[in-house]
Amino acid sequence: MDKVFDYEDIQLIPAKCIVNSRSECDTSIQLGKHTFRLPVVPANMQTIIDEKVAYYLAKNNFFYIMHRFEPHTRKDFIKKMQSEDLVTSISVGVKEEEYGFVEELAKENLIPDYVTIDIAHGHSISVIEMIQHLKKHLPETFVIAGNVGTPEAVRELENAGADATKVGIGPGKVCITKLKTGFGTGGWQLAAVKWCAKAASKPIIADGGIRHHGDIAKSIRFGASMVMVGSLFAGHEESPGELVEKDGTLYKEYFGSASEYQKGERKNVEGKRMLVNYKGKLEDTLTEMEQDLQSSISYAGGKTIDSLRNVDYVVVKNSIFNGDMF
Ligand SMILES: NC(=O)C1=CN([C@@H]2O[C@H](COP(=O)(O)OP(=O)(O)OC[C@H]3O[C@@H](n4cnc5c(N)ncnc54)[C@H](OP(=O)(O)O)[C@@H]3O)[C@@H](O)[C@H]2O)C=CC1
Ligand SMILES: Nc1nc2c(ncn2[C@@H]2O[C@H](COP(=O)(O)O)[C@@H](O)[C@H]2O)c(=O)[nH]1
Repeated sequence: MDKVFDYEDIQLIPAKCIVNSRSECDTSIQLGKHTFRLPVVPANMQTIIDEKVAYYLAKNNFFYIMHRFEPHTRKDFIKKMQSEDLVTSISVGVKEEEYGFVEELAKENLIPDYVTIDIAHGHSISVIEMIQHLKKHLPETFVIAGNVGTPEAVRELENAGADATKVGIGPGKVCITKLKTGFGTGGWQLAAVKWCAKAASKPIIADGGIRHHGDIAKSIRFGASMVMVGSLFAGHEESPGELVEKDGTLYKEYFGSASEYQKGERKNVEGKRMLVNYKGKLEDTLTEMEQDLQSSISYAGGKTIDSLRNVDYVVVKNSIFNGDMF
């Protein structure tokens, strides 16, 4: 494999600007049959998204993936969204009961636009079988499968029928997989995205490790169609995590989907809980993200997301902050 690197090791090289205002730059992206305002999706985690946030995102033409941790609410959720003609996007696991759930959706004609198979180790027989089950019973649904970290995994899931794969094993802010198991793409997530994207014939979603808005442009440069973001979306007024006050400062909780807080027990724990500074309204962060990405596109010398895909870059090993963190 090539030398590895991560987000903080890369700087993209500016090309001649062809717009008079950043507002001319179009950040929209097509995934499946729909076009969304940003190539960004909030993580399908219980402290990041709930039905209210999903509704807000869908209504405002952002992509969303509802989490799978309140399984019995999923059918009603699909019905509510469909009654308003909004995009429906849910998650499933791979346990036995999920097979029956998929069959029920088909029988009741509750066809989601997007289904994400949300598993820690996506390069597995269980995920391949679930992709095949989804494609058999819900052939019109766009299936996102993950998470993976190698080209072989991307190819196998695509061959099984996945319409997109999600790349990232262990780069997340509340992840402890790398510490507990010794495995993953933590510390070289961007290189893993590049490696996987070369093998992919369908879209890739880069998942985890996004710490700054500029990392979105970098992910796209290295082959992602979209990024999944957890910690940057935690801490908002609308975020479902509990609000905590400590010494007069407000925080919101953010915990891993494989943490004991999510699981309710200390078994196979691969996630932790942290407090994130309270950030105000989600709308403001989305606006800032959109503006920053418009700016990235202008530096790339284009007007659309695609202009980011071919820009030159340099590797500046861990030095781009010149000692300045913010
Ligand atoms: N992106 C990432 O780096 C990671 C994400 N997560 C998140 O945590 C949540 C829980 O994930 P997960 O534990 O997969 O989901 P589940 O708890 O739903 O487990 C799914 C099934 O896969 C089995 N399983 C889980 N991990 C492995 C493994 N390494 N090898 C073989 N079988 C396995 C489980 O059995 P059993 O439990 O008995 O082994 C269970 O039957 C998900 O939301 C996931 O996205 C978790 C870790 C890493
Ligand atoms: N290893 C673990 N990874 C997890 C867990 N819960 C979620 N995740 C992954 O993290 C990203 C979000 O990353 P961030 O850097 O943007 O905060 C999320 O989409 C999952 O893929 C977990 O418990 N353990």
